[in-house]
Amino acid sequence: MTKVTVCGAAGGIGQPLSMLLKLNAQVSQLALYDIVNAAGVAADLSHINTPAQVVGYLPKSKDDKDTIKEALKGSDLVVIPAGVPRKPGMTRADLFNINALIVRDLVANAAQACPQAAILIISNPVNATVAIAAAVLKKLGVFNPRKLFGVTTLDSVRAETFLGGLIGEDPASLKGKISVVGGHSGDTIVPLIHFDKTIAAKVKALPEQAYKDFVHRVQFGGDEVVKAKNGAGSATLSMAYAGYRFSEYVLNSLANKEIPFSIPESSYVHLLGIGASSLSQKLGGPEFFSVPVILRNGQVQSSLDPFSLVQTEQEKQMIETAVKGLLTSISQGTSFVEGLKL
Ligand SMILES: NC(=O)c1ccc[n+]([C@@H]2O[C@H](COP(=O)([O-])OP(=O)(O)OC[C@H]3O[C@@H](n4cnc5c(N)ncnc54)[C@H](O)[C@@H]3O)[C@@H](O)[C@H]2O)c1
Ligand SMILES: O=C(O)C[C@H](O)C(=O)O
Repeated sequence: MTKVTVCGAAGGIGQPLSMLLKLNAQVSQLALYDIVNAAGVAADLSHINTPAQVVGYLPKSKDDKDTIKEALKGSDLVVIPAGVPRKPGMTRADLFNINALIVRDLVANAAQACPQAAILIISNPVNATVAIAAAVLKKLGVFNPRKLFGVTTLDSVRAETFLGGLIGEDPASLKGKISVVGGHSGDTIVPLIHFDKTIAAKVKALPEQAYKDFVHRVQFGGDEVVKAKNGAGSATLSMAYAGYRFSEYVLNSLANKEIPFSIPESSYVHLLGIGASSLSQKLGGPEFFSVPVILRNGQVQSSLDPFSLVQTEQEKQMIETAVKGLLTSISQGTSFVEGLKL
């Protein structure tokens, strides 16, 4: 019996992500929470002929705190794509003021209703909202760092797609062969691809500019979608796929399924709390960093040191640059919660 709750389930990401979760036969209860249209999405998905019982949860008033708790009660996995997306001209950091409060409230409710759940944060700016979630859970005395994940999978999905196109490989075959570490915004996103000898040889054969353009495209792929949607939001369908891919990884680990890849999925996690404090020190102190994580029973069992995947001076320098940006976002997230009454 596995219960999954999606917070923000009626949104651009929430709807297709909820559908993918409904298709997973391991899910027995799917709770869909949103401040709009949750009942409609739930009724629609409930007609799909898979085992999950789907229930929609819509707050009865602005101050209703019971409905969200009901949606979260007993959940094993909570996925949070609630919040506002970017419009052209905005950075992810510009979303902080609105999304910080949304994430704070949802995570505070999860802390009370399902303190044992794995929590996946999709809402941007991920580099800061995960720090908010951690600070809230700490304040409420239920922080298990091994169960808090910033979802950075879309960066891996993009890296696989863009590199596959460039070197003439099926992008799906690159899953687990390249890694994206750091954070989820511009130059905090660091694709590491040279550790696989076959890929490294193919990349070496490309003009240098092609590799530079690839890195830039992975780091700023989100902007491409924001621009193309022209005011109608940011990536939703590719994000739903990516969010599901990471959710499935957590669900598989809950069912003790083997990881079929040599390099597992990366996630933005609390380094000190997952037993990687020496990595944090080596990086120059960031509390959070996206690294490949090995999951067991819905939580981080261990992680890979990204330096073990670094093969070029350029990749090393990208990591250093990422750390600078992350330190600022992490402290913004943490100080937002300090002094707040929860
Ligand atoms: N991590 C990533 O890689 C990644 C990728 C794409 C988008 N995002 C982020 O995901 C978020 C959602 O994007 P979207 O395109 O789905 O936006 P959207 O506006 O289409 O959907 C957001 C949904 O959240 C709901 N919501 C707002 N406040 C809520 C609350 N307090 N409780 C529950 N639900 C609430 C809204 O009603 C809406 O249905 C944005 O912050 C976006 O930047 C992250
Ligand atoms: O770009 C955005 O704002 C959404 C998301 O973070 C993305 O990478 O597509």
